[in-house]
Amino acid sequence: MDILLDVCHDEKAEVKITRTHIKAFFVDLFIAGTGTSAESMQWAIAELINHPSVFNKALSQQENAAKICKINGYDIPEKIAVAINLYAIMRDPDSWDDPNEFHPERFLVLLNGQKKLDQCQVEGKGQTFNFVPFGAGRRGCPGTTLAFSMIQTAVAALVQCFDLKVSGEEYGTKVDMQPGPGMSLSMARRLIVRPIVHFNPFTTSI
Ligand code: HEM
Repeated sequence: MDILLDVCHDEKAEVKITRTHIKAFFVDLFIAGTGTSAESMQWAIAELINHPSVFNKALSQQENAAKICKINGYDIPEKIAVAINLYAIMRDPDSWDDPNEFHPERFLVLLNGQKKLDQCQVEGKGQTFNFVPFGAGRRGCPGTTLAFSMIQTAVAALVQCFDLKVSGEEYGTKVDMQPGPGMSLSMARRLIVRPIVHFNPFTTSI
């Protein structure tokens, strides 16, 4: 937020991001995210009240899901948390060519779930379960779409605006790619970069 406001104070800036823009953005989020969900829930509950057999079916499905089950030959007891090794799935050479190499083309999928290039190794509709960074199913990550929009926009903006060099002699010229401990795959060493501006959208008229 400070960065955005600082930009506004720069006399050279031609694109002004004001408090009104920021307030409008948050109002958008609240209106888009709250009224819509509340109204959808009201309609769904109204239909369930009017259709008791559907209500009871939904209830019995929830109760069945909380019982002992068998997955892939393994008995899963009631109330047991099951953790899937997503890292191993997404580095499995049976699913991926050169799983440890950086080939971003392998993720190019069109919005309709079609592969974009021959090199693409993701099926797109999430049915083959070889690409599962957000988990899957009922308890899959609800932030998937937001995360994709946020991360793709931020990374694209960084590439558009900066040459990024590794800072600090101890790293040499390559970034140390060792993963650190923990559930969410942090980097073992903090990423410290020296950004060199090659495009400043705030000095360009749009
Ligand atoms: C790169 C970004 C992200 C990754 C890789 C990620 C990954 C995951 C994974 C693997 C799970 C467990 C899914 C499962 O058990 O099958 C999860 C759950 C969850 N994530 Fe994310 N996530 C990301 C971003 C977000 C964001 C932006 C939000 C919210 C705005 C979010 C909210 C949640 C919540 C609430 C759960 C728990 C869902 C449940 O237990 O029912 N995540 N996430």
